[in-house]
Amino acid sequence: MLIRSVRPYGEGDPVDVLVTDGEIAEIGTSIDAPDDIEVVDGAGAIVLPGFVDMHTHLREPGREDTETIRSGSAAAALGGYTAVFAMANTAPVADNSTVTDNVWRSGREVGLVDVYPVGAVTVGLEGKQLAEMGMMASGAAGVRMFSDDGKCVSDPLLMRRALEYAKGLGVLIAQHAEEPRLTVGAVAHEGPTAARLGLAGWPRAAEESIVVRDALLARDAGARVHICHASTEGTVALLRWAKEQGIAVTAEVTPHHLLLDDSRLLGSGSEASGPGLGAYDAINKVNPPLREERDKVALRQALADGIVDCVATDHAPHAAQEKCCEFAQAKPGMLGLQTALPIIVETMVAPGLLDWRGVARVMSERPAQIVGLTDQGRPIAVGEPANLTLVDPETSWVVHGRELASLSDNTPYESMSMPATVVATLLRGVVTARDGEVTR
Ligand SMILES: NC(=O)N[C@@H](CC(=O)O)C(=O)O
Ligand SMILES: [Zn+2]
Ligand SMILES: [Zn+2]
Repeated sequence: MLIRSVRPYGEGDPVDVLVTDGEIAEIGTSIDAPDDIEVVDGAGAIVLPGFVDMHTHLREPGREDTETIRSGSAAAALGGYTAVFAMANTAPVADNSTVTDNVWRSGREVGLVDVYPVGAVTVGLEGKQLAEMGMMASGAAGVRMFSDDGKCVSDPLLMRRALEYAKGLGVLIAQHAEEPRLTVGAVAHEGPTAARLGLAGWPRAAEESIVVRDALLARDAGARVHICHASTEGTVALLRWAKEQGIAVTAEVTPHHLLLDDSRLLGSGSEASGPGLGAYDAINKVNPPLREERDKVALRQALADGIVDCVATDHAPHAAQEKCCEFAQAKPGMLGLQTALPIIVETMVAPGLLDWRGVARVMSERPAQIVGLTDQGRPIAVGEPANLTLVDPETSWVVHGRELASLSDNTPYESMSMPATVVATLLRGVVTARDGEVTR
């Protein structure tokens, strides 16, 4: 394939990029198109390394009514992703190599994105006994990241052991930081909004106490730890402190925690709410909860500064009946794969907090480094694997849940206009998505 007049990282004059045998073969001006090669007009477009999502829920096995490896892979390719990490909170739980190897194989068969299964840290996500991490790491999937996401590994001794084992195996532990004793019955961020609505509050300290605890455990074990979906100003301060101490802690932030806050729970009366939203709409329910303005501001700055390393979607599909019900009963989570890039453009690029090179860093390079993928997040240069995303920064589009590739519709951005469009995604030189359609 020959991509004409595209700007790598949105920098400099447009160039042609020739892709052959899965690699970038040539970058230059007016490259002669070899016979029979597909030519894509990239005029006005930016080319970035394909995005890597460290945090996706694909719901297969167990809840194929809400998402499958196929439908989730399609959403990923359309969102510009070339690799996703599928969380372990499936049914059965991905706590053994039979499940993780099956997820990996299914992902390969679909072939739209590299699907890397995340293994559970504890058997059945029960937080009682360590799972066979070594077995999963040495299986066909070569599991490199472990998490009980959805639940916190709250027992400090068990977490310490997990970090020690992970260090020996050379794998990463990702923590859903939520001290469960502080979130009993909690459904919304603890603050004025939850108080006004009479919703049980999820305090910032529930997250922050685990972040600092795990940083200290990682320090003592000489291990790495990754913090999932960082959501508070205090977490940012603790991450900064831990990094200053030389502790090997990394963190991700979700697009929804950068864009939304708990004023959404008040419904259409509030400025931040989308059109037609009522109060107590569980479309806004997520773990950790949408916080406050000052948390959003701190998270954006932290992502710009590198204190928060990367963006991860926490794409969490749920069936309509699990979201369209009483707030307290509804499942937490929202779709994210197809709206991630536009939200980063809106919250980070538009205000000048990140340039396109920075977008490549937080959506591709850093996540690939953190999980140790050697073929993703690579420079756009001759000889590199052609895992690429073509972005049109000028065209906007309107989100409609029913038009997204996910089998579920639970997007909080219904009817919102999004800046920037993914024009095409290439996985090892093969086009996986183009002009809003997947190719296989
Ligand atoms: N984020 C969520 O609100 N939900 C996730 C679990 C999780 O990421 O903690 C899910 O699996 O639905
Ligand atoms: Zn989580
Ligand atoms: Zn999650």
